Amino acid sequence: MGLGRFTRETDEKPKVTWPLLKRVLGYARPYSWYLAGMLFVILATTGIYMLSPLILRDLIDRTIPNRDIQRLIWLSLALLFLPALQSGLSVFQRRLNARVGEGVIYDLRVALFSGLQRMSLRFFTNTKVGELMSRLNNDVVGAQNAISNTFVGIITNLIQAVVVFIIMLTFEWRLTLISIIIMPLFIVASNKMADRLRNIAHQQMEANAQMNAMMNETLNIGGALLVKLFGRRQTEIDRLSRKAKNVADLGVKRSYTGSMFISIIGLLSAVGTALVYGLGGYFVIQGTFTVGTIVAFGSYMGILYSALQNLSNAPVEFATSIVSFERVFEIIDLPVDIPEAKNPVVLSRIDGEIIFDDVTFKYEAGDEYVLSDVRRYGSMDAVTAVFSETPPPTGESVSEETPAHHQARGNALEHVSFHVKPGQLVALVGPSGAGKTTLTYLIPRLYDPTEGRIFLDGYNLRDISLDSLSNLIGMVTQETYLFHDSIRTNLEYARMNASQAELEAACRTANIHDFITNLPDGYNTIVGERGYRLSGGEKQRIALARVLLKDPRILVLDEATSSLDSESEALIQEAMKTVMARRTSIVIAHRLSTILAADQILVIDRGQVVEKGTHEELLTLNGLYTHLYNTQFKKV
Ligand SMILES: Nc1ncnc2c1ncn2[C@@H]1O[C@H](COP(=O)(O)OP(=O)(O)OP(=O)(O)O)[C@@H](O)[C@H]1O
Repeated sequence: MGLGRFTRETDEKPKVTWPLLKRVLGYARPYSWYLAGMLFVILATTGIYMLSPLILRDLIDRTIPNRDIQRLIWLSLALLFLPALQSGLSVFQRRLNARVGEGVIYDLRVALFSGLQRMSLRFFTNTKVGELMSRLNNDVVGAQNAISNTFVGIITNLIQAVVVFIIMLTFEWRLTLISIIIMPLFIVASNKMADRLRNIAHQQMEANAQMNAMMNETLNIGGALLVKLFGRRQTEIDRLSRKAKNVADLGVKRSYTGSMFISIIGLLSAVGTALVYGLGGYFVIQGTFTVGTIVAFGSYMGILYSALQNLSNAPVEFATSIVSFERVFEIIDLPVDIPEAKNPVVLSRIDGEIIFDDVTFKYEAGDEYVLSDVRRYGSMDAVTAVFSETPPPTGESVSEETPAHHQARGNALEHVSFHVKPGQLVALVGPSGAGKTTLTYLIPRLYDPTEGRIFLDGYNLRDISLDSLSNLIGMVTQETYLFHDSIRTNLEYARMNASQAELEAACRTANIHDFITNLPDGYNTIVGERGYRLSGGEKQRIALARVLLKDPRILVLDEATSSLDSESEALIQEAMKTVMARRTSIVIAHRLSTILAADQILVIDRGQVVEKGTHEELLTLNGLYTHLYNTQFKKV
């Protein structure tokens, strides 16, 4: 993607508004005692800082001309002692600072992660993990910088500038006025640079996030496998090189712009210094004031300029850090598209009756749920729809509409109505892309219907508390996801306090216990990311054991399509039968045995329930079901 488009979008000035600032400061509030401690140390160090030039003046104007040895010893000791004290205090200040900084990182990270936990599946399918990682890592650190460095820096320098300015005025007001003649130039220069640096910083963050996202995509096990299978090593290296080059170029641009800024400020300071020493020297020659005064004045001026320099840089740094805060807030503020009801119904026991009442659903939702960056990059990573490869059957009940029409219409489900009695087994069949998975996703509220309602035991799903809903419904998806951890931990994910006996019982029922006990570490065997060290059939059985431990009243199951050897197949069939017993089960069926056992078969085509009934009833219709049965199920 060209940088041009990117720059245009970030050209608008990020506004450091008062509400935003208040919100940022809110994150500093829990650390106000630490900040107060820091303020105290800053005042103390500033005081000490101001003493040294006075000692210099005394040495030059009084002690040395008067040959006062005793005073000389005392003043020299003071010149040693004061910086030592100052160093001690600054170590203390750093410690306080680190506490605040790390504390803010912690708070932001937890807030961000908690915010992400509330997000729906829609959000995660639309977002790149790398993007989120970047916000959890880089932006969080960038944001704390605003508080623990920039904010503290501004206060330190402000105090120093004010104190030193007052001292200088009391010393010699004319010279003081000359020394601040360059102030307006300082302000103009820093304003100009602030804008530039802020834009570069924003671009840098985006570029980093893009690079992270890309790395994440190709380095996770699925991506790595794809790269290897398609021999795309070089393509990926080139892709990364381009992104890394962008990051590097922006880094150079930032440091170049930053140093240019420092040089300009340095030059302006030199103008001030030259003026003050020139005029000050003249006054000394005229006998208006002493050499000691001008030396001390020079030191104070050094302090003033460095404080002003830091202050002029501070808005740049602050605005840069604010960008990080904004990126963090952007996620924290995302609206939740699967909201909890105001007074949610908590259900602990249910019969398991499910009613779909004229449900229509489409995946695309309002833009606000998707990160702005996702929208920005969306075009290049748009979801590619997968459509049925099954030739359209010639049955009456099948519409003439092509998959392309279906896509254009955008509804993944249309006017779906059905009724599942408690304990029934419902089989969903239909061509690929018909909407079976989508339908099952609506039951545990991974998505909400766009129109129509779904009832569980007479309660609208939207009124049931999300926690109780997830306790009542167990879902086994086609692809079993296992954490990179032991089998035990993966199983316990379903029930944290499960005893060994319970784990074993579930695994026995799922026909996987014997296999696990034969592993080198038994239940403590670590499974790789996504459980790659286990075979497909083994993973499925572990997934079944996991759902058994959860013991949900309603089971949603996507039968694996991958063909397994007959022994493995038999083991899974048996396990599934036990898992489904005494529960309401909705199964995306790929096996004849399942559809034969079903109390009700729903035939889905292009988002609609086109046929409904038992196997025998449907066969008499001679429609899509008959076609599917003849072409797919009969053979299995
Ligand atoms: N996250 C998504 N965003 C947009 N469209 C989607 C999304 N997921 C699925 N779709 C589309 O919705 C339609 C239904 O998909 P679904 O996965 O429900 O089909 P399916 O019947 O389960 O297919 P299969 O048997 O191949 O798994 C398809 O056209 C698909 O491309």
